[in-house]
Amino acid sequence: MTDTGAEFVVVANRLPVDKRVQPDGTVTWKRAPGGLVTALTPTLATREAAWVGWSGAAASTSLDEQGAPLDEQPRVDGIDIHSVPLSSGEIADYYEGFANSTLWPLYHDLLVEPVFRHDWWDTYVTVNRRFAEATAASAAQGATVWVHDYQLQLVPAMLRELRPDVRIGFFLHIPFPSYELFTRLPWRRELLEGLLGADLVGFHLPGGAENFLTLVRRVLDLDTSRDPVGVRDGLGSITTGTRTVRVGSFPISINAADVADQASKTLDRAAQIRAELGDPRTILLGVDRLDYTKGIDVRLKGLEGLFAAGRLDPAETVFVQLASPSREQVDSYIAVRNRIERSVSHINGTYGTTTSPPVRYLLQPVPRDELLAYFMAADVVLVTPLRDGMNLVAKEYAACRADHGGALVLSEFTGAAAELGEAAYLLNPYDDQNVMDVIEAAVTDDPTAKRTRMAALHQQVRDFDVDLWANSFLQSLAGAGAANEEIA
Ligand SMILES: Nc1ncnc2c1ncn2[C@@H]1O[C@H](COP(=O)(O)OP(=O)(O)O)[C@@H](O)[C@H]1O
Ligand SMILES: O=P(O)(O)OC[C@H]1O[C@H](O[C@H]2O[C@H](CO)[C@@H](O)[C@H](O)[C@H]2O)[C@H](O)[C@@H](O)[C@@H]1O
Repeated sequence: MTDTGAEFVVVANRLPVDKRVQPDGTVTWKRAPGGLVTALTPTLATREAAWVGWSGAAASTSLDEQGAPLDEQPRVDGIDIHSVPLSSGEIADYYEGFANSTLWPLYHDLLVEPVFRHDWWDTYVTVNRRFAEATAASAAQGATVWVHDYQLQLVPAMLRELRPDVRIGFFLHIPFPSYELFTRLPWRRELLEGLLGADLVGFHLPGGAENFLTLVRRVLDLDTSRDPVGVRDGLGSITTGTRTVRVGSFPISINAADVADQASKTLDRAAQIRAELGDPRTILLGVDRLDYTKGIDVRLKGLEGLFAAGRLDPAETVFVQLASPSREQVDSYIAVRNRIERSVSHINGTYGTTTSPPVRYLLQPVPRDELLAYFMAADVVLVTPLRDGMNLVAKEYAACRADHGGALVLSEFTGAAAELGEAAYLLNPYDDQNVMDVIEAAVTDDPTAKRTRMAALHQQVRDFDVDLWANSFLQSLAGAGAANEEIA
């Protein structure tokens, strides 16, 4: 780290690097490929940058040969990494507990019952303070700090208290709920006040921004703008003391040109995948973290209905579900995994043969090149969440298909539907008839109509890529920060 600190600091629950501890205690850090780090790479490359986050593992008590704690502040690819240590108890109460058993289900429309526990909240406060302190220590005078997501909603106010000189942006990657849902939280005031420490609070969609403005007005009794919030434009505002907090919509995206380029190099592997799957007439594909929000069971039920009704032939159809394990200690995740695995087994037992099961299910993260080859092999990709902040899988598939092949089935309840809804095969995951009709249409529609749709999807993700997301947020933050500094 530099003596003076970094000019640009990203604060996120996850670090963009993987820590490996060898049997002899040696520690190595390697860049982890992830959406956020890819999104921010150009910005990180142009400034003295730091990233504050958690390694994903319980804090190590390992010591080096001199008995000192192992280095948790490496510099990786030009970024100063500040690893915030969490004990196993904190992981249980802050990450699995408050973040993923309270906030996650509440913000995703109560798909499972949120659990409200005061001891989890206390740990959430403690961990947010630790992140804020690590950030305060790593930022240069007047730095720009970008805090990410629901795990860290208290950090903006805590950081402003410690470092009034820095510009603070906050971006929420998941949906932001309505007044009726949010106000169930016993800590609703504290969470809103935490976010108001930022100069700019960003959401994927205008609806999330407008929910936030309504909540601040009604719960905290502050003055807010009332005009509709636009996309990357037409910010809302909140007056709090002497500062104005700006509120906006910034739909995240991907590096579409890069994805298209990488995908174009996987065509041989895509053909091989098709052959390995028995050269079926139709390959359907799902790619998700194994999460109950993603509607994996919705698409399995739709597929089973189509087989049962004779509308799709299981002998000519293969559905590949690539699932990546997630939050495996949390009960609702254990339950959805069991439901999905029962359903896969039921469909294969009923509609398959010993040599050609219609569903192929993998519960492992797949290497990037392999994933892109699957996208190139797929005739239809099924993105059927019951609720999703954005869904980058939909955008990755559209970016891959520069050849305008394939078709995207997309749930109305994803953030991505706001941009891709016109050209995708849009469905309501709560309507089982509609799920079957839309999957069938995506399989059987006229090829020319499908190509027209995919051409529009591909162009959309090329035109609105991740640089636009990062640049538009950071420009709005610079404006919001400068306006507040003038008043101060
Ligand atoms: N089984 C898998 N193997 C490898 N990568 C995966 C797998 N499942 C999902 N991913 C990747 O993880 C990311 C998921 O992002 P997104 O769809 O926005 O949902 P979320 O962030 O909620 O998991 C995408 O980049 C996707 O390609
Ligand atoms: O860190 P994990 O608990 O393993 O979870 C992975 C990430 O999941 C969530 O992703 C969200 O962000 C995506 C990009 O903006 C968006 O497309 C998707 O709809 C969201 O679900 C979570 O918000 C991240 O904090 C997690 O790291």
